[in-house]
Amino acid sequence: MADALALGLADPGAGTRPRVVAERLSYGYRRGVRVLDEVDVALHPGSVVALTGPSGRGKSTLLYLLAGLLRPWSGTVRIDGVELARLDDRHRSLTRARTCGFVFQDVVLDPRRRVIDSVLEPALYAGESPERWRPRALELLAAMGVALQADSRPGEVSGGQAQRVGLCRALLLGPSVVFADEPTGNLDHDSTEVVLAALEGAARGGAVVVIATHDDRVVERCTSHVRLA
Ligand SMILES: Nc1ncnc2c1ncn2[C@@H]1O[C@H](COP(=O)(O)OP(=O)(O)OP(=O)(O)O)[C@@H](O)[C@H]1O
Repeated sequence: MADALALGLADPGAGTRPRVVAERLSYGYRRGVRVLDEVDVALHPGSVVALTGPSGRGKSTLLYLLAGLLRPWSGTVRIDGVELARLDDRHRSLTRARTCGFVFQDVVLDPRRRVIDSVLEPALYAGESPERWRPRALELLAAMGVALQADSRPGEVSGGQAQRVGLCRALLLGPSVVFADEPTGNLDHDSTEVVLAALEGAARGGAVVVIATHDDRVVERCTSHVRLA
């Protein structure tokens, strides 16, 4: 492993086949300036993986690459054996919608939509009827303590509420991989607990959960650790 140090804590996925495998992954935003250099990662079902490293080191970038939101300069990412970068745009977008949930660091909700419609949006990307998923969306919003905001417009929700709405959106379709970029950054202790419990629940259901974080309390709750040195 050239650029990342993987540490197994009490990983329940150890011994299973990895679901997300990245090999010799390199990427930069500007020609000649590498952010990630030949990173290898293997992530197992049922694991909650902490992704840590100094600010600006490339944690968000690695999450984007693993989720197929960025195309690597070189190297591969496979999720359940499928290399997203090799699919055409339509299939990549469909596969990502059905497989991956992503919680962005700064959740920006579409100002034209009510909160509930933002949560339901992944169903559209996955080619499914949003109406079918409405009960689950409402259940998630309630579990995350933001049920009252379901009919609100984004301008009417706080940063911490938006972060929890973003998590509901990411978990809507029961993804097999959840990428969460500092999902507790704007949250108080109780809301952090709610978010971590939801992510742990997804892992107990068999998902791989990857959390980019600077928070040692979050790292302690994770079952394994990838550190960008
Ligand atoms: N869109 C972009 N265009 C150009 N450079 C970028 C872009 N996004 C990130 N970078 C640069 O890539 C590097 C890695 O950024 P990244 O956001 O992945 O780091 P990070 O580890 O997630 O940081 P933090 O902990 O502060 O969120 C940084 O040097 C950053 O300035």
